[in-house]
Amino acid sequence: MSGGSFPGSSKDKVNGAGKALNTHDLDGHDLPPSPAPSTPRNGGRKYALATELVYTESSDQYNAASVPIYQSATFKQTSATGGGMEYDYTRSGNPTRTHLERHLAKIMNAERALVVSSGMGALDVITRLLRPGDEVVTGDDLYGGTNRLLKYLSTHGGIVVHHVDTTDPETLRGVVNNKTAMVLLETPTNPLIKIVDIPSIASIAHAANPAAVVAVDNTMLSPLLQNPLDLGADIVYESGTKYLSGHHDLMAGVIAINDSALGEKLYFTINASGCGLSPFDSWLLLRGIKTLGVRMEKQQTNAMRIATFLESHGFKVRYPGLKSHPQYDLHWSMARGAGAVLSFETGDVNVSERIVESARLWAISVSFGCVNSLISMPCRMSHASIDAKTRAERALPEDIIRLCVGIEDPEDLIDDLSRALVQAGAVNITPEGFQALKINDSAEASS
Ligand SMILES: Cc1ncc(COP(=O)(O)O)c(C=O)c1O
Ligand SMILES: N[C@@H](CCSC[C@H](N)C(=O)O)C(=O)O
Repeated sequence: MSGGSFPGSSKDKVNGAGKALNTHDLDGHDLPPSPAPSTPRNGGRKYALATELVYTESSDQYNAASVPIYQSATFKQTSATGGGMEYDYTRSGNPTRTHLERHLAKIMNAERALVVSSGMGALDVITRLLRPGDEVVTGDDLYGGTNRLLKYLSTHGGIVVHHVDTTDPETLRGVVNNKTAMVLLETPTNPLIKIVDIPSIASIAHAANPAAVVAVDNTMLSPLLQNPLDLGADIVYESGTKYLSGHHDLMAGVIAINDSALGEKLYFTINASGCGLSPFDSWLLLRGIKTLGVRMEKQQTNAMRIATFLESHGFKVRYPGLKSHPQYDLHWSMARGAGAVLSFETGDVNVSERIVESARLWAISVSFGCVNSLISMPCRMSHASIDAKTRAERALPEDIIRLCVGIEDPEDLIDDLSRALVQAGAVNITPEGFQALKINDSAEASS
């Protein structure tokens, strides 16, 4: 900030014509007096989502095209009593973070959005709404880190956690009761790509306990493709590390809500525990969000190509863009796209391991949502924190391979995958092409 003008000070006032009152800074520059950048919702979205992703309204004093990074831990105050300042300390609030939060609230169709240091940080903030004795109902296919935090809360926090098949709302109906404080859902689930009926489950949960909070992890699809708040959820959260940022160059978590009292409770925890997103990472995330539309569009087109390729060669593929997905209709009743994460099975852990290690273009990495394509074995990597016995009880196939499709040329991706499948001995080669080994064939091949 220059010229000694502060957000919230009298110099911020705008005249009737909507133009800021002019003032001169200490260097004599004739500046509009409001340096605080913001993206006011102005009653909601004005444009289509793809436009809103790149469109921001900012009252930056220099009309900076890119929102400035307010890399400052503390803010000078006009009096010893605080002087009604909007910002005093970056843990409590920072203009770059505020701008990002308002931008996210707009694109997530939410009253308020909050940003924290990681997706797990977001879930940590949300689960601090719980009290000992509260019950949580959640899925039997969940990201490994989510499972780990819930397990910690059940062993150390007196929270009772029920893992059920959330693809069947009737199973959930049998478990929810007046002690159910939270229902925690992923859809599509990570890594089995199961679909969960958010509207049905939200109404069952709220009927059992009107105070129950339905929280949905929307990381797999991003706000571009699904809005859980519009489907009956009370809280939506995402790992901003994934599609929202898109380049694997930051960690972030996003929480969005429509209930202002709930928003205040969540903000209290963020300020009290100090997990708000840093100014620099807020700026990086803002930059990433601008390209979410083009990235996701290309990524899901590529993902459909890869899913069709694998299915046509006889592999069991899990992807909601394929008509063979058992919950295809349910998915498309809630979402505007299939996303770009898919998984497939080979029938043999050793074969799967060889495929993953034979790929060159597909990087062996955890995470997803980045512009480059990744391949992984969830049971050994992202979900290794779920013990083998629990993985078996929840029917998580040890041989499952997860593909997170990027924006590369799809022919290159298919060529690399084909070569890896052949090199790993995962397919029978015939004069017509190649076909996945049957599960029994591959068991023989590995014996
Ligand atoms: C579905 C899902 N939710 C949440 C997270 C946590 O996000 P972060 O890694 O940003 O903490 C991850 C992955 O890490 C994830 O896959
Ligand atoms: N070692 C990490 C693994 C992170 S997995 C990241 C991502 N959610 C994915 O599904 O790939 C951990 O233990 O959390």
